[in-house]
Amino acid sequence: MKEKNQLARQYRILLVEDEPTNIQMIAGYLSSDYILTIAKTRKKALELLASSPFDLMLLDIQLPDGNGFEICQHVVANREKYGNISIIFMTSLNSPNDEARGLSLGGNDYIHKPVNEVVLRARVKLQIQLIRKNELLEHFTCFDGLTEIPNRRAFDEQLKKEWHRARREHKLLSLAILDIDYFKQYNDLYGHPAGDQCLRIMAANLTSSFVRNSDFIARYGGEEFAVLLYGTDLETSIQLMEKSLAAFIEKNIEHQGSSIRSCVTFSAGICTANPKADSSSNFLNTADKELYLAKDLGRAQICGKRLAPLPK
Ligand SMILES: Nc1nc2c(ncn2[C@@H]2O[C@H](COP(=O)(O)OP(=O)(O)OP(=O)(O)O)[C@@H](O)[C@H]2O)c(=O)[nH]1
Repeated sequence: MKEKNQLARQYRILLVEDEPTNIQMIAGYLSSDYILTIAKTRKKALELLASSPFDLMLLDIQLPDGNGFEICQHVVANREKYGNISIIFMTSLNSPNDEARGLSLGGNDYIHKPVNEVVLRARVKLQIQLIRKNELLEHFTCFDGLTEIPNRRAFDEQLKKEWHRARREHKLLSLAILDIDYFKQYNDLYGHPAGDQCLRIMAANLTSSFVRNSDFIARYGGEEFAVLLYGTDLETSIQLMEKSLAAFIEKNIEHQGSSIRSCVTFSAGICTANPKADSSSNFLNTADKELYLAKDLGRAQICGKRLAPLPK
């Protein structure tokens, strides 16, 4: 899933070409618009592809140590290693059969040499536009439009991923489910736009409270949020959430409809599990139950429960 600030980014092209004059010419056509990296051999191309992310590969077919068709086939068969890179063949093998072969192996396009600047720029631009549209689509399906944090769908995916990762790596996983207190009254009293603004502040507060790369914050439902904390025990999770609640209360968002304070607060339920010894549905249900307990105990507080511990 892409972060918001990755939506406006520079695109990276790997040029696989051994002929110096072609390299110079193509670099002249493309390097002002894209980040261009050059590989003169099959070996170098595969090394670069495995070690850094590229969006597009411009692939010559006749290379000193290999063949572009075979590189394309290998990359397409090993997407988990090489990523979802687009491939444009760029070759002097100009027969329809060669072109058909390149496209049927998974190439996205096929450009004939000698390369024409206008044709090359247009074909590259088309592939990059497709990549960009896919990124935007992914962004809009995974991010909540109001708060600009990941949505429920993204959370479900992340939970699945982190649950399996924690099983593999023998780590704890903590989940907090949060709910704004008396939010119906807040909407009724201050209006829906003010309610929306309150949700945005809540999301921003969580984003500044949980700053580790592995921390994952999502809008879980209407006025509910979820935080996944990888490799974090219950005590630490509760401490972090208490700090986050204190920071939120400090924002002092007036709430005359709250029976417990004159500002907006939230309640949270936390569950910590050892995914090797538990089920993710029990994990979710327990966090939910803890949230209801926090509500029952008076709101503006955090309750938590540990499921199976890590083995000693
Ligand atoms: N402004 C706004 N309100 C929302 C949104 N999504 C859900 N809500 C409101 O959130 C409120 C949730 O109300 P309840 O589930 O009764 O919970 P509550 O009033 O917070 O009560 P407690 O959780 O028991 O403290 C409802 O009034 C929903 O309309 C949203 O996107 N924007």
